[in-house]
Amino acid sequence: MNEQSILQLKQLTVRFGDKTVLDNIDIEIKSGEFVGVIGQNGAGKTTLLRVILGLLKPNDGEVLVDGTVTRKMSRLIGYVPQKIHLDLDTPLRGRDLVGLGLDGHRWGVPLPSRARRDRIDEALAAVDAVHFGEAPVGKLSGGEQQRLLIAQALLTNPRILLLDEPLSNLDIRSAYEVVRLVSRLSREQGLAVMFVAHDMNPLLSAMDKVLYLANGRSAMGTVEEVIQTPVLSALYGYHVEVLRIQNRILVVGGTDESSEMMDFVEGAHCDRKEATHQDVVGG
Ligand SMILES: Nc1ncnc2c1ncn2[C@@H]1O[C@H](COP(=O)(O)OP(=O)(O)OP(=O)(O)O)[C@@H](O)[C@H]1O
Repeated sequence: MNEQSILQLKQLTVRFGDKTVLDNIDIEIKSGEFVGVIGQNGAGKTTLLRVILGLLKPNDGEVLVDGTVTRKMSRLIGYVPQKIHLDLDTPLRGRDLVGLGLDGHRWGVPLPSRARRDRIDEALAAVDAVHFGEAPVGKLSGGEQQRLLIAQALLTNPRILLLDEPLSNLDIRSAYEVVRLVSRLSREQGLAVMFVAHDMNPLLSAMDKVLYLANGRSAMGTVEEVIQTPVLSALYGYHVEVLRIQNRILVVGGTDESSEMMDFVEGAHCDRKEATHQDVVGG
């Protein structure tokens, strides 16, 4: 795996009014690294992606992509949204949806039609979608549509892929397939990946690192390093208990009076070294 640094966030701070959503975040992601981004509603996951995409200017700090300060809609960054709404009778074929990645504002000069067709074919093949490239998009399953959106994001040959909850609305099997696909692309193309998900379970076997956001702060490390009682308690600012039962992790948080299930992590390996929160808490 190429160990080149693709994304660097340096002392990144974002405030909305008097609310600090991201507080002095420092993160580095390397080529071929798959990072799962988790955190409760409102933790700042989408805000983080918007800053990286150049759609939101941080109050402090900077974002470097491939060593240079990021600019809006950079070709180095591929973006996959949660989902798009497609009516059954949407007059687009699969390959037309993919092609929108070339027709937008990203490419100033249109590609010649042959080169354009080849590029779309290549992207369809990369996500195993050649066989439904001619099908009407509205009639494809959620998982198939998601694969087309990933192909669309690949058209500019990005160095990093940002995915904002692409598993929402997918059944569990399709969710695992999308994760496997992204993991393969990451390995084969040396793509850095930031994958936002509410449910960590489908990501567990694919993630090199997990980035946990809470209260404006972040922790990044392996699942075994980050999903730990001291780390999450430090992030949340109150006691959070991480329970390891057989091959599963249960994160329980709350006050003395109440306790609330926050996350349920299946299949994590619990036998690696435990890190203290000093090892991984950043920001
Ligand atoms: N443009 C904005 N103006 C004011 N507040 C904003 C703006 N965008 C986001 N926020 C606030 O910043 C916080 C983080 O929002 P963000 O959408 O990044 O969270 P999230 O982790 O993606 O949440 P979810 O899991 O619900 O999608 C929230 O409190 C939100 O209300």
